[in-house]
Amino acid sequence: MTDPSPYDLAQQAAARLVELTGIAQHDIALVLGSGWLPAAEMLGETTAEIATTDLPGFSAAAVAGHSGKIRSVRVGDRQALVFLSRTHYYEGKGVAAVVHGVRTAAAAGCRAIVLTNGCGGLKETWTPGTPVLISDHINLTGTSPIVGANFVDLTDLYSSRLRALCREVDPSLDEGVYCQFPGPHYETPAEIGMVRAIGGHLAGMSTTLEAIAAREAGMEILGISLVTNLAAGMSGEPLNHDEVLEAGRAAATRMGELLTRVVPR
Ligand SMILES: Nc1nc2[nH]c(I)nc2c(=O)[nH]1
Repeated sequence: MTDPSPYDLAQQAAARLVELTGIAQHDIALVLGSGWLPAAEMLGETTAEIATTDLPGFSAAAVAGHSGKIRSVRVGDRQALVFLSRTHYYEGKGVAAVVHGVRTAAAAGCRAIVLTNGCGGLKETWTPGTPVLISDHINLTGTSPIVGANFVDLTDLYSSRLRALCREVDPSLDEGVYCQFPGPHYETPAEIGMVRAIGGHLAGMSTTLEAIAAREAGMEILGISLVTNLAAGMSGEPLNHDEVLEAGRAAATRMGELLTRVVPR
């Protein structure tokens, strides 16, 4: 008996999700990254909450501060599937595990996904707690969630329509190109210099592989980064993860309001 393909495993997870939540179809998915958890509380009424490990193909959350849970939340007239944790590439569980949540969301009916993350910012004006819309990405992981001769187009990967919607809600939102490093170590100052040289503005350890899988599944994608720290070498201070979580908590209200006003539209 061979293992199910990642796509079959996502179908199995989506079927189990229906059984556990009683919700036949979800409309939009949200993946909450570092610092975004407090925003989840503002989204709307939780219809159901399950542990990721209750679904086929998910393993226990490995990052402190992330609860390994998935919520079904009523946001306006939409049913949102909210992932309160994600699998990071640096956990070494393989790319299929990193994008399993995205594929499960697509199999559950979601036609759009909001990918959020915490990251380092390369602009001095982006103080910790600044949200930045992702306009495009540079995938520095050297890999892809797609296997085989499936040449998926990534033009307008981070939907310009959804970015325009966000700016209607909050005209002050800036945009930037997001670079995913494999991690888990942070970048050296020289690597941040490389990011700048290749046109990147944000440095993180998630999101790009998930976005590729979401496009492969035909979903519309909105990416929002929460700058939790100036990227390595810009502040002269070492990076530490506690700062990161604190900046996220401080920005939670603004993030929650943004998501609450964008998701139903
Ligand atoms: N690669 C990278 N990932 C991050 N995640 C967070 I939160 N901050 C950073 C950062 O400065 N660099």
